[in-house]
Amino acid sequence: MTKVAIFGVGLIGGSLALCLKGKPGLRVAGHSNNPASVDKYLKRGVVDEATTSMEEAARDADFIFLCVPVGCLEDYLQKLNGMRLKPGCIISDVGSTKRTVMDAAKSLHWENVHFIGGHPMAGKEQSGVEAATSHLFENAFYVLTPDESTPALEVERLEQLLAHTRAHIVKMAPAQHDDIVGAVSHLPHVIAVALVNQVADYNEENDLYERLAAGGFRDITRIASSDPIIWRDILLNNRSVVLRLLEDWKERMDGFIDMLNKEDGAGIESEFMKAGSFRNALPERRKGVIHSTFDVYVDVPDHPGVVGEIAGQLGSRQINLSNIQIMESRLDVPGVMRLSFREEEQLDRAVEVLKELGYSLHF
Ligand SMILES: NC(=O)c1ccc[n+]([C@@H]2O[C@H](COP(=O)([O-])OP(=O)(O)OC[C@H]3O[C@@H](n4cnc5c(N)ncnc54)[C@H](O)[C@@H]3O)[C@@H](O)[C@H]2O)c1
Ligand SMILES: O=C(O)C(=O)C[C@]1(C(=O)O)C=C[C@@H](O)C=C1
Repeated sequence: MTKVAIFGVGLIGGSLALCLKGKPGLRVAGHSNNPASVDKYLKRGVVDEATTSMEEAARDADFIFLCVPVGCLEDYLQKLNGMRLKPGCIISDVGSTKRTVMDAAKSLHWENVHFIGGHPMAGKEQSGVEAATSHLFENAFYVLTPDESTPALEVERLEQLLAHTRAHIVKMAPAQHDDIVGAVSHLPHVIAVALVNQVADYNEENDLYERLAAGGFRDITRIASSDPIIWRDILLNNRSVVLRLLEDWKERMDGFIDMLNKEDGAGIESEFMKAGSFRNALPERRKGVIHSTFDVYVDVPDHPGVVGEIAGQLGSRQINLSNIQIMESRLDVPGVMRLSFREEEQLDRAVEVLKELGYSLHF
């Protein structure tokens, strides 16, 4: 039996555990410092065994995944470094920044144990094991940042195990990871939080702000509800990159201020045109960029029966919907409904049916 130990069975650790548990030849052990969490992991059936003892979780493990906040990783590495681990053990992490953890791992001497940094580019704004799902990583990119000194065979062993997540593995240097993910994930979280707090402050004077906030506000701010501790650690660990990106952001905002002061309509148009053509051409757009579902947007007359009608039409043809979301729900205007499917083939069949029924679709 291959033993996989997961330290921190929250959203990401729990999702990883669900991908691996029950697979032939695999046994999954969970660790938490908190006895109540250990009980919860067992009660929810996310792991085969769970303990509050780091030694017990790590003992005989072939793979160890650190799924705790980024700020805890160095401490966990130091503790594991002081333990007798199984020869050949691979330690990995799922942290959203890679440079600091790779540096910490490199600064320690490991005896026949390999550290390979990892980061699945999938997640959500919810946290905790309650939010974990077995399909979170499906179709997402999963970054590995192996050190040059790590034998290729060990990286392959990790890749083979991660194949259970159905994610696409991509390898890169830690600094490159932090630069890119800083721009596509860390900066957007800062912007979302600043924007929500700006509106929250205005709303204290006049609650019409919250009442009028609609699709635009919701779409750009979902991630502002993300976990404060997780994000504190991410931003502090990618501080220099995020600072550089924020300086650039300030200049871009100054550009908008300038265009508005000069009433430069052509300049504004050209910013929207550039953004639209980049975003519309994103290759994975149909999968929601990094989401594990395959989505289609349907224009629907906004009447109560339409959800049932569409679900019924798809259900009668054995097309499995994984989620339905009404994007606009104002009276007297057409609404937009997002239908999500776990498999592309199901989406393709749904598209065919909905087109036949005369619905207008967008991807
Ligand atoms: N949330 C995302 O979308 C996302 C996506 C990819 C990677 N990550 C990374 O995954 C890791 C886990 O994030 P998550 O979203 O699963 O968070 P989470 O809050 O759902 O889970 C964190 C886990 O770590 C434990 N934990 C929290 N603080 C701890 C501490 N001080 N000491 C020991 N254990 C502690 C919690 O009990 C929990 O089991 C983070 O490093 C994060 O950067 C998050
Ligand atoms: O979808 C979300 O809610 C996420 O925040 C996921 C997201 C991202 O920014 O894309 C967040 C942090 C990760 O490290 C990877 C993915």
